[in-house]
Amino acid sequence: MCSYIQVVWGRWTVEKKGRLIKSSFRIPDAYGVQGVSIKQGLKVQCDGDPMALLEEEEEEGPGPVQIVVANEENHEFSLDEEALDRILLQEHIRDLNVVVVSVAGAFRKGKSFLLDFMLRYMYNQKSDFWLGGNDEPLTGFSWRGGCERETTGILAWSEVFVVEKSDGNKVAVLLLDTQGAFDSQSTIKDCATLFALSTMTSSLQVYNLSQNVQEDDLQHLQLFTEYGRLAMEEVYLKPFQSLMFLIRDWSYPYEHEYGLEGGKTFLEKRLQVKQNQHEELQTVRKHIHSCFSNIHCFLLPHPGLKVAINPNFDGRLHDIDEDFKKELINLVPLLLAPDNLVEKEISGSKVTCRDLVQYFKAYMKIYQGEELPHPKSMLQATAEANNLAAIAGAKDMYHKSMEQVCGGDKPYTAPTDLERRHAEYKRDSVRQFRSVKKMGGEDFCRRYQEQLEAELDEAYANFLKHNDGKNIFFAARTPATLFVVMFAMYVISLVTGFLGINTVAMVSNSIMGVALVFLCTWAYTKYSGEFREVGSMIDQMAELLWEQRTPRKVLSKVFQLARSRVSWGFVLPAQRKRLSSNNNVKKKN
Ligand SMILES: Nc1nc2c(ncn2[C@@H]2O[C@H](COP(=O)(O)OP(=O)(O)OP(=O)(O)O)[C@@H](O)[C@H]2O)c(=O)[nH]1
Ligand SMILES: [Mg+2]
Repeated sequence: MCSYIQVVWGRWTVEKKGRLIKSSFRIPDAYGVQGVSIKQGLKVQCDGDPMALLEEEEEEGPGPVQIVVANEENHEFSLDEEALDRILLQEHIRDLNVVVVSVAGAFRKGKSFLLDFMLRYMYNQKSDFWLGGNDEPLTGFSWRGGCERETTGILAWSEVFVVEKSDGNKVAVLLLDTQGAFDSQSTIKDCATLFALSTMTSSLQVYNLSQNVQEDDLQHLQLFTEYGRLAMEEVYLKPFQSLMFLIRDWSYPYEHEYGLEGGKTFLEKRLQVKQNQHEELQTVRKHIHSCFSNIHCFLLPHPGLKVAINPNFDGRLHDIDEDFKKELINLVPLLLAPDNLVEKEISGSKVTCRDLVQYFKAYMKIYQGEELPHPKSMLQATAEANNLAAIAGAKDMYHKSMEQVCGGDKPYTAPTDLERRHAEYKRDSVRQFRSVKKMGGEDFCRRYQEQLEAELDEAYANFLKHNDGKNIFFAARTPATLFVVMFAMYVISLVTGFLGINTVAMVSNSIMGVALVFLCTWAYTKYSGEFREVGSMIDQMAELLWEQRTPRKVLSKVFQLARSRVSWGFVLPAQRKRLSSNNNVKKKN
């Protein structure tokens, strides 16, 4: 069998019977050709099946590693901590300051494709021909044609590159590929979470856009970065570092030339805050400026039709337009040349690979928790806002009407009357809610109507309590109960004392004493407004007794007694005399 491994542009390729079957960045140990310097065109013949040998060594070679895993069913993300540790805690890099370059944006716009050129640069930085050979397929982060999404979650390149800057400092460079936003399977929250996570952890975020910067691109950037800012505990000045707007398929070089310069003039115009601009447009722009320390823009030409529509295109340079390649040669070093690398900083201090692991874990925990609000689609957020505003208006109307009936300065109202008014005003309030024009449709509206009805019932319960408080008999419930208890205990202690059951008499006396203390304490709390908890505790106890009906029964008996002339006379003999003399007068008459 005639098999070869060959070095092409710094990468080993495996050919079998003249056909390329595998391309890898590191020569597998199994070939036993370690130590051979990577030299263009070097070809080593090997015996046996090279594919089998490669598979044996597959684990060893660098490649994309899923660090944030997306769960499609429940729309949750999890961090593969083991994978992250394996990448960032390698001995030779873990204490180096880290540079994190991430590419994010809408799905199917060539993000992974671009990252693969970045990988070529990182592996062949010293060569002027880092872009690669004309016939070499593009490998690295998985990319492909077609309309369905490819990348999910967040992937990191397993090899962290050590780069020495011109001042002699060494930094570790990590490349991140992110799931494209706005695919048909992700919610806005999913997109916001991934974008925010990659922006928070990267020192350079490449915002990959197609053809132009539209207002909705800016609005989404605002939403996603705000979601990121929310999750960061302390934010000093600007929460994020560098942002590069990368406009793919730029078609207006006659207005703004390709590259960084054209991008600068274009972006200045797009992000300009003008006096006469609508507040909404100003807010978006101000927000973006306030989030990033550096903002740049690069205009990249279209790579040609073969790249865009040929299903067999595998990334070979000879299929890509010259203009695109020319600008790519300018773009990638701009992002990754040693002296252009921006070290990751959080809260003003530089972050090492080891620190980054901790930040990743902490941020992920926040997004997995429930404390952050859920970002919504524009329609959903607007519909919610509409409905909530309508609820607020309707509730306000209800409150004002009820205040007229039983507000703070109004006297006690009969509960039946209050209930009737509540029903009437609730009906009016719901009618008003329904009459306001709202987005979201009938089902959405009904949910909010139910919420309104529940809130009105709750408000009614409060009005009712407030109204009850104005009833002096209601207010006198606690002292009345305590009086009854004291009275009952007094009688029991008298009777049992008389009968010689001294223990019971003593217990009754003690209870009477406690009731008296409670009564005095209650009176003090009501008068002074201090120790309100103690006062309400006594109220609750009295309420409990009252609910047992014993004091009520005793009180009603006392009132009955008071009303009955015979009993009244029996209790107060002096009066009986007067009453009987009156009777005598009547009889005489
Ligand atoms: N029009 C155009 N197509 C490009 C460009 N760069 C790459 N492509 C093509 O876009 C398609 C998608 O490329 P990917 O790199 O997989 O895109 P992606 O943004 O990573 O896609 P997801 O992972 O699904 O989010 C491929 O067919 C590429 O050939 C570009 O600058 N312009
Ligand atoms: Mg991709």
